[in-house]
Amino acid sequence: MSPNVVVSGNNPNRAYVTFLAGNGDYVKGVVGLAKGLRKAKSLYPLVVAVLPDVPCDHREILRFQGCIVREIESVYPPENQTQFAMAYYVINYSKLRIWEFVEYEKMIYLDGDIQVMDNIDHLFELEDGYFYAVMDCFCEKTWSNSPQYKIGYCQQCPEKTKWPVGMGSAPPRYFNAGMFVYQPCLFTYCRLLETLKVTPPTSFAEQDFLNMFFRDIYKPIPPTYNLVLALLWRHPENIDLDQVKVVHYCAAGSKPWRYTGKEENMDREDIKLLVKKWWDIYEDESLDYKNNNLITTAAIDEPEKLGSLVSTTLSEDDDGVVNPQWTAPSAA
Ligand SMILES: O=c1ccn([C@@H]2O[C@H](COP(=O)(O)OP(=O)(O)O)[C@@H](O)[C@H]2O)c(=O)[nH]1
Ligand SMILES: OC[C@H]1O[C@H](O[C@@H]2[C@@H](O)[C@H](O)[C@@H](O)[C@H](O)[C@@H]2O)[C@H](O)[C@@H](O)[C@H]1O
Ligand SMILES: [Mn+2]
Repeated sequence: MSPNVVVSGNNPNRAYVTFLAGNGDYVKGVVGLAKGLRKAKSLYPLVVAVLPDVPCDHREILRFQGCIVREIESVYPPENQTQFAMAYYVINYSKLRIWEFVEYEKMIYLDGDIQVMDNIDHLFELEDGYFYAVMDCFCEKTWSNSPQYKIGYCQQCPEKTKWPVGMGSAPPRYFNAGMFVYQPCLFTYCRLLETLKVTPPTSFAEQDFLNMFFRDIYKPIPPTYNLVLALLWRHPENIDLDQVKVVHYCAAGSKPWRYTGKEENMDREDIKLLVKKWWDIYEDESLDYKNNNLITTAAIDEPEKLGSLVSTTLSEDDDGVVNPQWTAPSAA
């Protein structure tokens, strides 16, 4: 390999993946995500799993932004039981198809309403055999039907309102399914679909299902990697906005491409800042695929060194939260 040839990733079997359904405006979210990953100088491509109802022009827009577009079939929960899941979420069961993408040995799933503000490629180095994701928050009204909400218990502050002794053990750690590090696998994929057939839907649809399915191998990672916006007003003590690498625009009214600032908490200065950051990336033409080298600009003299571009060590704190510590490439 001549010294001035570079490669676009240090492992072709890794990729980011997101999910797109419908002919609406979520395609803007995915374009923003593709440009954000480019701005963060990620080494890996973005695969977009699209349902059949995603129109051709939207698929072309995504290909034009360098995305790998993969059509998937919808996944539905058991017949006639969808009324138990919030209707809005039922389409999210189709996310399960990404376990079939076995041409990749490891993938990072990101919702289309997520923006990557800093490089997170080092998460691909996390130990195999586990499911990594950020713990969710139970304090928003969307949780009002849950026992946690009724008690006022949240895993983000388990000491504030303790789980009542008379109600057995506290619920297991529960992750937000808008971002996770996982390994595609046909055996797991088949088990997921088989298990779904006998699992009645619940409020948070595939998020509840994935939490149940991966409960034994789930390892929490810090909210730096998936800032569920409600944490800003529910648990500000847990957040250092300057350290946040991934922002998840999941709070009601926070989708940047639909933002009006009228909903509750949407007039906060930090929300306005994060929405502006999303738009700055979305509107930055220098981040369009056509304006970027198809390959990274780092000259790699010794390709065998690619694997050591990023070395990640893991420290697990007393609460079992995995804190990826990574070192930037040493000067060659
Ligand atoms: O009309 C829709 C609704 C959802 N999604 C996809 O499904 C994900 C999960 O939905 P959403 O992020 O709205 O849920 P939230 O995280 O806000 O609960 C989105 O990020 C998109 O990737 C989509 O493509 N079209
Ligand atoms: O289908 C269930 C969805 O559940 C999750 O969203 C929820 C969750 O974060 C709650 O904690 C919030 O209160 C709520 O606003 C938000 O919609 C995932 O982000 C999404 O990808 C998807 O799995
Ligand atoms: Mn989301």
